[in-house]
Amino acid sequence: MATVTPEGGTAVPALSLQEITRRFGALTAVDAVTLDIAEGEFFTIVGPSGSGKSTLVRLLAGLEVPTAGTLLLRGEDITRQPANQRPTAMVFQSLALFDHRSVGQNIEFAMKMKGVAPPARRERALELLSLLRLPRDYYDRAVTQCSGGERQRVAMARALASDPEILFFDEPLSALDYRLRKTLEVELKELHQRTGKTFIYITHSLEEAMVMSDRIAIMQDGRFVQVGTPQDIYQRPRNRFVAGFMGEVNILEIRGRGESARFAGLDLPAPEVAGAYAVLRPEALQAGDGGSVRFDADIVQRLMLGSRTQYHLRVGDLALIAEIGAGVGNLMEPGQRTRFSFDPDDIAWVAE
Ligand SMILES: Nc1ncnc2c1ncn2[C@@H]1O[C@H](COP(=O)(O)OP(=O)(O)OP(=O)(O)O)[C@@H](O)[C@H]1O
Repeated sequence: MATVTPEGGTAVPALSLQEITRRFGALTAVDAVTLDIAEGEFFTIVGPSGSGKSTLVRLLAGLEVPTAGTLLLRGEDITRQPANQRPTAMVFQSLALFDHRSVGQNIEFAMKMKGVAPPARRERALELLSLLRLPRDYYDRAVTQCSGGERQRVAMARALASDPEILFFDEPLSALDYRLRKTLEVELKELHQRTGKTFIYITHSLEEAMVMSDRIAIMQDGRFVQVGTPQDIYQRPRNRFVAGFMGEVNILEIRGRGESARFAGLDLPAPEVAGAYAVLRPEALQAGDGGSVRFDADIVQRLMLGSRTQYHLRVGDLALIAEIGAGVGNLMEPGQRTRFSFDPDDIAWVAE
């Protein structure tokens, strides 16, 4: 199956999922998922626990066989091909390194299985150490003497050692602390750029997905609710579920559809869709009269987030969150009644 590229040519997708389904008894864990993933794309599947992400990625990696549907790798049917015969590799959350072996031996494992000669294996392992920004002398180090972040880099080097066409990542950073996770997110994005390979990544964190991905799929109950670029998803969430996944956003139930909608006693422009929810990101709320929809709010709480300050507001019986960049205006005090405003263009209307 070919898709048209932006240059007007055609390209065979790296991976093409056609109605991929996996049932466990009465439960449909993955429900007829259809999608093309382009060569060299960083594609992330995001969803809450139990939405079917792990099952889907296991199906794509060949660790599980679909109940129905077809999987094509560069146009070739691999639906029933076992994992070890596919040109793919997987990095897991539980690192699955051999603890009694050195870093070098771990990285070389797949090459050894393929019968690559020791000097060539060593050379490639050293190359991979530098690609993953680990010192060369780590080659002889025991993996038990590596930190969590270093072990994760060794696991990535080991996955890359077999020179796979596609790399799958099953929540590889979720066991690491916040700062290390942030560092490795950037490193993974750079690794993707340096290798040019197709990365398929799963996580329950939309924030993590936003940093790294070319495209994101939001998964709920075995289906993709929305597939798009990080910007599409952030600016135009398709429904409340997706909007709620973006972390702290304001989701306002708008009473009265049709010609105009009411918000805290104010007229808003009519919703673009036949839906009844307006999603407003915290940074869309400004202190002062800058936006055309204006209201007075009581400041309930102020949280310093570093680059921005978050205010918890109350407008009648509505609770709202506003975020103002550090250095923009003066700090406002809890207990103060303050004028806020926003632009109707910043509303994303969602149904359901
Ligand atoms: N081998 C299995 N047998 C029966 N049910 C299964 C099996 N594997 C997964 N499931 C069920 O399929 C559904 C999807 O599970 P899956 O692990 O794919 O979700 P997930 O989104 O990866 O969740 P998490 O983020 O918690 O790992 C769940 O309801 C789970 O209980």
